[in-house]
Amino acid sequence: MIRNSINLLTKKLISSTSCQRTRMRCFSSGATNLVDVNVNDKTGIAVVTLNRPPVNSLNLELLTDLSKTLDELESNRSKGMILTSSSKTVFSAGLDILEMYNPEPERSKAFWTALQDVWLKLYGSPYPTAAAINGHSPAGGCLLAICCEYRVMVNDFTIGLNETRLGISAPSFFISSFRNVLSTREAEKALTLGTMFSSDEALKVGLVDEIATDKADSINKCENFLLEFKKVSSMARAFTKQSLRKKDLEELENNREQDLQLFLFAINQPIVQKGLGAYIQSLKKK
Ligand SMILES: CC/C=C\CC/C=C/CC(=O)SCCNC(=O)CCNC(=O)[C@H](O)C(C)(C)COP(=O)(O)OP(=O)(O)OC[C@H]1O[C@@H](n2cnc3c(N)ncnc32)[C@H](O)[C@@H]1OP(=O)(O)O
Repeated sequence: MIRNSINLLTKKLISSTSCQRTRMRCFSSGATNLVDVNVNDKTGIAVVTLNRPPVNSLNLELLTDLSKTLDELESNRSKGMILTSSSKTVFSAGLDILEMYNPEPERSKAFWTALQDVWLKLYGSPYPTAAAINGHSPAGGCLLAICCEYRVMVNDFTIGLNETRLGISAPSFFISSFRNVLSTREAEKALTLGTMFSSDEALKVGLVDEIATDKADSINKCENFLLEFKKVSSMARAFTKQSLRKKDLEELENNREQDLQLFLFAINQPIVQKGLGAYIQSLKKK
């Protein structure tokens, strides 16, 4: 992927007392400010925080902000990124179900295209990435985490690709990134059952790399992982990662339109709409 995004980072630098105290540069992602970014001056590592209360469900605006942030990190040759959430209990609730319920054609297209963009940029990023999973992480939330190269999960939450429980199949790029982390056997079992793993189960199966006691601990552990790359040529590192992920990336890059049409077709099926409607009601009744 060749991207020539302009360097917006420096334009967006804002100073704040807390940022100065901790030697951080802070900026937000764009017009809607649903993603906060703190770059540690000493290490160059950016902590990217999803900030769309209450559950960081991924709607068009949040995906667009995240996509812009990923462009900025790449054009600034970021030393590394830690993805986390501003919520105390949810990393991300996955795709915003309201984007798929009673869909409006143009918005649905823009929504899915933004999701594809985020996946391509995050899964294929040249800089190293880690997820500090400080809350529940179902479906699209899990997708963001598995795009990263390392996952540290706070205890007592759940993670997984639970799409089949919603009566839908996980899209092919969800499946390929899941298979990049789990064995084909484990991925098939979990995907078909729609398994949501507890933090301990996720560690056991290899879906996450470490368990943390709280958010700060998860960020520290992610940082330790990213700092290991100080000893490695960033070009050799990026090339190796992108070579390993090349087939998956090309699969989506070469079939974006087909993948979009499949999504539009699927969400416009009456049976899918009925299922999503029932699911929304079940969430509201909780
Ligand atoms: C060809 C392929 C076609 C289609 C592919 C589609 C792929 C889809 C992938 C996805 O990501 S689908 C989304 C799947 N997500 C979920 O199943 C998660 C659902 N949410 C939860 O399980 C829980 O909300 C939570 C564990 C994340 C958090 O629980 P809690 O802290 O108790 O919060 P509440 O459940 O009370 O939720 C607060 C508020 O937020 C609304 N909400 C929750 N999740 C979503 C969501 N994904 N999208 C939109 N809105 C969501 C929930 O309804 C509540 O709304 P109120 O109005 O009642 O406040």
